[in-house]
Amino acid sequence: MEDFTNNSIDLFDKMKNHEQVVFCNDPKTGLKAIIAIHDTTLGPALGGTRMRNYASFEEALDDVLKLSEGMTYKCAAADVDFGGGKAVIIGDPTKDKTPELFRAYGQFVESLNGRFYTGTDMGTELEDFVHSYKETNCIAGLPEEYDGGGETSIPTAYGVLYSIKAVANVLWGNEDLTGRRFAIQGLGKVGFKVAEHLLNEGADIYVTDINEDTVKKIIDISEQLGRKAVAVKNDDIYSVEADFLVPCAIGGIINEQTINQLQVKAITGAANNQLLHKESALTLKKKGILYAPDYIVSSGGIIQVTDELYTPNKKRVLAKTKAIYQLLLEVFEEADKRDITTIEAANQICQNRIEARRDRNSFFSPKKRRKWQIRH
Ligand SMILES: NC(=O)C1=CN([C@@H]2O[C@H](COP(=O)(O)OP(=O)(O)OC[C@H]3O[C@@H](n4cnc5c(N)ncnc54)[C@H](O)[C@@H]3O)[C@@H](O)[C@H]2O)C=CC1
Ligand SMILES: O=C(O)CCC(=O)C(=O)O
Repeated sequence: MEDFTNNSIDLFDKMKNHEQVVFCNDPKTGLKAIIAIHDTTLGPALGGTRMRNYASFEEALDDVLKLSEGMTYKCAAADVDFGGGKAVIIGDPTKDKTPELFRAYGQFVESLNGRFYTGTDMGTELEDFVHSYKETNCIAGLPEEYDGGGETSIPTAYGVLYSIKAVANVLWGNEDLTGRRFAIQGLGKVGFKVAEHLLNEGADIYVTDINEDTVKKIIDISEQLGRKAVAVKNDDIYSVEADFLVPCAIGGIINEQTINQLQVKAITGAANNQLLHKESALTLKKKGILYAPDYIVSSGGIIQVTDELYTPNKKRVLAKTKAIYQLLLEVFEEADKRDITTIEAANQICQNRIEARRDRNSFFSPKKRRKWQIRH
């Protein structure tokens, strides 16, 4: 594993918008993790833990800072009483995972004493957190056999589908996806399910993933369904002529370079932090590409993991996830009315929600009822 100790960066400057950043080091298990807590106005910080073979310590830090900030907005958008947090484990998810590593990680999460709840993200699976759960109750997103809500990618993928329908409604005045064309980047836990939903809706899909097996699997499914699925080479996905680009892999993929290649009407996908720079939102607007803010589109997962802390209920999760549709329509309307980007409109709506709660948080009551359901 790379030596991450020779970096000289101004940590306090980097984390100037964050409440807390925790560096976790356990040489015995090889755990190197960073937990970032962005804002706890709405409640304890919550966000998945990503495991990735980062090229440098700074890349990992930048990722966790940006992702945790996004979670503050995602929680506000989903109207859940949690704040923004996220964590990254530096390592190769295909080689470096051990039960001990996830137990050690659980001990660090526990040391935050309820300020941070976590679960899966890219590179981690529900089962990894079963090990962490032995050390901390602050796990949101356990398998069903542990009384958790189960796979989060299921509601996340539904959220993406509802979002696509909201965008379709704006573009064409109806939600019919028959014959519409979708370029999907990433066929992992979320992307694969989105691809299946779209095939079932009668859409044509163009797909790419660095893992060729998963591409082959969706092509096989499309053949069984008698639908069209075309495999595309990795970076060619940006120039596919389609109605939608559906990013379901990594962040930062929407930038000045890729925007030039895009031949789609809308971008609607689950990947966190799709825009490399916020200015890209304006470039998209000028190009007439409707961007559905990623943190709203992908909020089905947190809707489920936060709901699970109140005892899991799949019907309730689905009902809450459907609300994504209406929120997106509100965002698009606001952006249109004020001639601003959709991300500016979404941020404003979320910021208003956070400020409203900050006001209510100061209300004093001697026997305050617990606001957050904590597993005991
Ligand atoms: N799992 C969930 O419930 C949620 C996931 N997200 C976000 O959605 C995205 C996908 O998440 P998951 O499906 O859970 O992750 P995953 O790790 O299961 O899948 C990611 C897929 O993307 C592929 N991939 C990676 N780099 C790629 C590239 N450059 N080009 C093409 N494919 C590439 C991987 O091979 C993998 O199949 C991530 O950005 C994640 O943060 C957001 C909210 C909830
Ligand atoms: O799985 C979780 O704990 C929360 C989901 C999450 O991190 C996300 O929505 O990006």
